[in-house]
Amino acid sequence: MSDDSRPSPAADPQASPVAAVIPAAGRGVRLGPGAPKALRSLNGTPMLVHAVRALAASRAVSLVVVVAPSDGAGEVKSMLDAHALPERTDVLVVPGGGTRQESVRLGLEALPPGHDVVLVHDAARPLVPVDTVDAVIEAVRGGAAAVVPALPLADTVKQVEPAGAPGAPEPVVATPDRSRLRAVQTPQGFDRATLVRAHKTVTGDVTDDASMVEQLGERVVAVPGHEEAFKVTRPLDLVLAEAVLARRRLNDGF
Ligand SMILES: Nc1ccn([C@@H]2O[C@H](COP(=O)(O)OP(=O)(O)OP(=O)(O)O)[C@@H](O)[C@H]2O)c(=O)n1
Ligand SMILES: C[C@](O)(CO)[C@H](O)COP(=O)(O)O
Repeated sequence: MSDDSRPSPAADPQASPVAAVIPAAGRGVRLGPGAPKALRSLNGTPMLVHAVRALAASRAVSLVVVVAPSDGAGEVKSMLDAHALPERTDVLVVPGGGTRQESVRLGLEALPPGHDVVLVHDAARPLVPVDTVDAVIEAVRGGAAAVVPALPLADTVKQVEPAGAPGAPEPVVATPDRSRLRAVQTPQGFDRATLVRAHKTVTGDVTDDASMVEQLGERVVAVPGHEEAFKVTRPLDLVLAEAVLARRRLNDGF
């Protein structure tokens, strides 16, 4: 449960309430065999519950639309109903699509009127701190059409060309200036009309929603992300996520 006593800079009663779309319909192929990724347990609680709680911890977020696997929306709704969530946050569950992009579009289509700021947040990033969520919201409310949380890189990045044969070394063709690169996370925040327009007009494969807004020619800005907002993608990430939860329990004294 979030700490509702915590004042949230994003909880401006005069500002438009914020809705969040949480794409949670992926299968988690890179995670290996098992339940769909969003339903995998982190210290006994499904990853998706952690993600919903992380966004609902922001006092500005009044609605969360969870985009579930198309054959499991009922199971996801029952699972969420069985877990404590902040009472001030409404949660809807809708079936997702074959790609992340399609799932987000389906989540957007389920939004009722009245939320001018929309967050899109991966269920696979269950531990994002509320300060990061609020920073994204504040930047959208400050006038940005699209906002991404992002971190500087800790590794050198190389651009490669496809290898000559499977398993062969890949020729390195460039080393971009790392200081100008960022690892982009979620929640990404948007002016709702801009995001809806992007999903209505932009085609082609993209890996995040901000890329679609860029293709509209709109400005996207980056705010500081957080290392705990990492994406659970491979098996080791589950270990890291549970370690982060354990550290939080120690820091919170229980
Ligand atoms: N058809 C899809 C594919 C992905 N997602 C969601 O998009 C987020 C980021 O995607 P990713 O980490 O790639 O999740 P998966 O697609 O499940 O992972 P994989 O590619 O390993 O199968 C996840 O919360 C995932 O549930 C979704 O809602 N619908
Ligand atoms: C949206 C995202 O989390 C931003 O970094 C990322 O692009 C999702 O990638 P995935 O391959 O769909 O997990």
